[in-house]
Amino acid sequence: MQIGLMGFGTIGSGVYELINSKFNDIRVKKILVRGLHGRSENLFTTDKDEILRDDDIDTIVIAIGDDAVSYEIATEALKRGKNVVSANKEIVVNHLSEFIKLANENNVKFRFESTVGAGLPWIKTLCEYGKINNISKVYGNFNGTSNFILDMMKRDGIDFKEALLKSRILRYQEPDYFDDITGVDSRNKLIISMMLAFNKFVVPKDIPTYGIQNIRSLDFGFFERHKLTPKLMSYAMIDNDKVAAIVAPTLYEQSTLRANVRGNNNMLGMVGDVIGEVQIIGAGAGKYSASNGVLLDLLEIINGDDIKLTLPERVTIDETRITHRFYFSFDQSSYKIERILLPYVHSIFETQDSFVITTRNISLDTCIDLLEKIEDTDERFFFAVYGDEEIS
Ligand SMILES: NC(=O)c1ccc[n+]([C@@H]2O[C@H](COP(=O)([O-])OP(=O)(O)OC[C@H]3O[C@@H](n4cnc5c(N)ncnc54)[C@H](O)[C@@H]3O)[C@@H](O)[C@H]2O)c1
Ligand SMILES: N[C@@H](CCO)C(=O)O
Repeated sequence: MQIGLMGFGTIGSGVYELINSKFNDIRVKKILVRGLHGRSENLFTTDKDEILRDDDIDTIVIAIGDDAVSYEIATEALKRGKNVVSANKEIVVNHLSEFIKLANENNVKFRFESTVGAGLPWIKTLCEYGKINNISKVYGNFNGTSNFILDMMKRDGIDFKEALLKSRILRYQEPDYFDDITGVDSRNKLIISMMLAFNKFVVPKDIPTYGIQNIRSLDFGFFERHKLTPKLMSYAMIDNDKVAAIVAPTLYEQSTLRANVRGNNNMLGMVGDVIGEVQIIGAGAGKYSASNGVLLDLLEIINGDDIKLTLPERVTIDETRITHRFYFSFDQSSYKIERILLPYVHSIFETQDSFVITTRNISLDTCIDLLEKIEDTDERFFFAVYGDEEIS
């Protein structure tokens, strides 16, 4: 196998290292970089077309965060009869059907194992188990960076900014870290999982998505007193062809397994009608975990394993069937938020200069209406699904 490696950042350099140290039958022939900076022109180039035109290269690995260029590379490579392995998630979310068609027409493979759970065998598991099971639910703390930040804040008592910086140094973050902390990256991974598990596609903006960017140390004071642990979770379920989904911080009782998924680990879960519940836990972000995911794809292509990808059907979302309790924290000066939530209150807690309101059981639909009204007030708040019973 001869590889054209697009990108030489965290993942690109990790893939290069792994191939050279472990695989004699795979060769990286050329690497795309933004600037040569003294590197050898025998191996590096700034011209993606030089790689795409090279007939010796049979497989392209995409490890750049630039979505437009990644899309161009993927389509062009597939049309030229090259296999494509993408670490870029956005292009999978937005163009999977097109890539599947192009790959089938040109008798090559399009693979993307590292896009969810980095090196964990998640995509493969969903595809294989989906042949035997009707999968009714997928869920997980899909983002290693936010899990790491929440874990550091809880266990080491450091503040959000410091934990964010540490996750950057450890290279867990997306090229744009806002995608990690606002839930966008989790949503992308949920959408990819839904396409494989349910064969349904929901447009990203339709999935209610809340992140951890507004969490504060005072929230951790509340969690500690109530023996709760926050995790940024994604959930999707399907019942009679109706799909519900949400990405939101969720508060689990400290003793539960989900509360104890540490550091940059992901816990990825699915429920199938034959197998029941399956969970996979392991490093979900970082140079070597993601490179491991890319290598899984390359080996699968070399071995000719056949994962059959089918074209997902576009559907709208129906959130009426989910009911739960929810958590809101905001400054005491944010009286507009308090007024909006008052009819739904289960408990109110007052701390030094802030309020925590937990709601009674309400439908997710109602909660989303409340959130939209609260967002209109332009006031800062933190929102979470409250309580350790699973959303279902
Ligand atoms: N970091 C992770 O743990 C992880 C895991 C799975 C998937 N991914 C995905 O892999 C991709 C790469 O992530 P990363 O962490 O390696 O990012 P990175 O920022 O470390 O590296 C990206 C590299 O691509 C280069 N690049 C960007 N646009 C380019 C262009 N047009 N031409 C040439 N080079 C270009 C950048 O200069 C940089 O060196 C992203 O799409 C990310 O979402 C990352
Ligand atoms: N930034 C991503 C990388 C893995 O996709 C995360 O933290 O999960």
